[in-house]
Amino acid sequence: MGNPEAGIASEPLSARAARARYRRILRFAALHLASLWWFELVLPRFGLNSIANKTRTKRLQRIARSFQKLALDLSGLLIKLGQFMSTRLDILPAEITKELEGLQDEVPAVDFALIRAMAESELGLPLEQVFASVESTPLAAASLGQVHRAVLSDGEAAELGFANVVLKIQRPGIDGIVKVDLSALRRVAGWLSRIRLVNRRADAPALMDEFAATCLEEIDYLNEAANAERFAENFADNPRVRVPGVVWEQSTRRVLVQEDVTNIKITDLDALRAVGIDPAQVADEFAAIMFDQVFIHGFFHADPHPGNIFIQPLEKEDEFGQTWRMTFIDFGMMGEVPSSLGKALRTTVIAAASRDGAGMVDGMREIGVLMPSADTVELERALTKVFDRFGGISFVELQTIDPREFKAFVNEFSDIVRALPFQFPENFLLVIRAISLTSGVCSSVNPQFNIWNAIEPYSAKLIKTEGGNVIEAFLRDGLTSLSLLARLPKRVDSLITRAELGQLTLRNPELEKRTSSLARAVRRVISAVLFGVFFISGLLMFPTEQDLGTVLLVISGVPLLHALFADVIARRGPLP
Ligand SMILES: Nc1ncnc2c1ncn2[C@@H]1O[C@H](COP(=O)(O)OP(=O)(O)OP(=O)(O)O)[C@@H](O)[C@H]1O
Repeated sequence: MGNPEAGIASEPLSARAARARYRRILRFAALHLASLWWFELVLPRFGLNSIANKTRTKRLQRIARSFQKLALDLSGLLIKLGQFMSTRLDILPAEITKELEGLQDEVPAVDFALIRAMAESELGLPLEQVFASVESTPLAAASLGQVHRAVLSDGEAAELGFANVVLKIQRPGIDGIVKVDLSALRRVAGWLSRIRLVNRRADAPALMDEFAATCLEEIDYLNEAANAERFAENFADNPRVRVPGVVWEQSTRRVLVQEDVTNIKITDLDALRAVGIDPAQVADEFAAIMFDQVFIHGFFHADPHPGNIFIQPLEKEDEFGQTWRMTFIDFGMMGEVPSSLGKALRTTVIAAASRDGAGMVDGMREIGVLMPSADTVELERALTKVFDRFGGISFVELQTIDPREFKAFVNEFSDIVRALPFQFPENFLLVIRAISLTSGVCSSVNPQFNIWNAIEPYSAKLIKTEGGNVIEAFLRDGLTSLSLLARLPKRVDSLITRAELGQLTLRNPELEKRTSSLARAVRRVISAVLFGVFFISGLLMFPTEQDLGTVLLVISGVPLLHALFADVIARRGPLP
């Protein structure tokens, strides 16, 4: 075992290694949050926004790169977190997602001897007695487990109807690692929840709880096997969708044996075209299948990244006239849409379809995205304006509108949306993730794809389900206003992403004006004491821990001066 903190340990983490790992995560978070706070809050206060703006891309890249290094070093849940963020394809700047993308394929493999030992202790038999053969070279080394190809014994293969399987075996010691990572990440979420700019927008501990619940479910492979079967049942009537069969007999909490369904990756356009499959059709079908899960089944694949979807060409047309199937794998992260949320989502889609601004606001309230206190008059007015101006035209026509008019409108609309108090209700994070990933994958498969066109048939389906007087409006006007709906999840998703990055810099000047001078004085005294302590700690630390000492001196210096001399600064005006 090399690095005692590393996540590829062959045995449970020692208490010392667990502590070191925990501290390393916290140290990383503290340093980068401090730097974000410095650049995004302190410098703008001194009128130095230009420094923050000029350096933003480079800084975020640097954070992403050092996060990637830490995640690869420690493995475990940090990889999951990185993957979680890297898949915000259409939200985060490309520089950052690119940095984090490496996490999809760079996870170091565990020696097969250790993997074999884990599998044999779970199965209670030598691998040779269970399988006809097992490949020692991994097919994939994922964050929590490692995948090896194997062949079933003849008897089992005959019974199940397939012989080639993949074994997903958990990395040794992963339980302990997940525990430590979760407690460190919970602590970081606790810090975030104390930052007003973040907690006004997102409940970081609740988001963390959701992430934790998902991760804990993911390390129980029996849960994943059950998810695969439930997913398959939901699509029993849809011959387009295929799910790998589970070999229950050989599966345990830590070993999952599934049919090997390796095929063309959904984003491998050359391979698709080579076998005569039209990528545009694949994108449309994929979106439709994902919407079915979210809006109709209420049970959806929450990690539909390109590595988890294969396209299987059929040798000849099947009885339904199809020439290919879509196979999903990796059912570890699934989302559930409780019936109340499902109804609210449908209401919103239908309201958008019938160009009903007030209905749309109601739907958003029902979803819980808008806090009950939100003053939505402006939003309602803006939505009505959107529907009036852009509602009756197709997406193609929309693109012919004068870009200046469109831009002005989008800006105005963004300001209204930004001023509203949003929150992220339970279960909603995964819905946003799934929709955002779906739109990202579809755009990679077909650059002309727009989620609006794909969602149209859904509104029709949903209207049939929900009924009501919207049908008339729907028939009269056609479905042309859904681009707005398509944009809203992105907006919310971008807020989450920015909250995750500690990047939210929204300010409320009205609120600040109302702060009394007494409160300001108290705040300054507290700041002076706090930053004074940081500054002195930095001075004391400097001779031994130069890096940390410098960081402390730098981040506490200016706020300390500000706390002590704010009046002088105010009299002289902002710094140039
Ligand atoms: N049934 C299968 N058939 C073929 N290949 C598979 C199958 N299951 C898994 N794989 C391969 O193993 C890789 C990792 O498997 P999987 O995605 O289930 O693991 P994971 O730990 O949940 O990964 P991720 O970190 O991507 O969420 C897949 O990307 C795929 O290449």
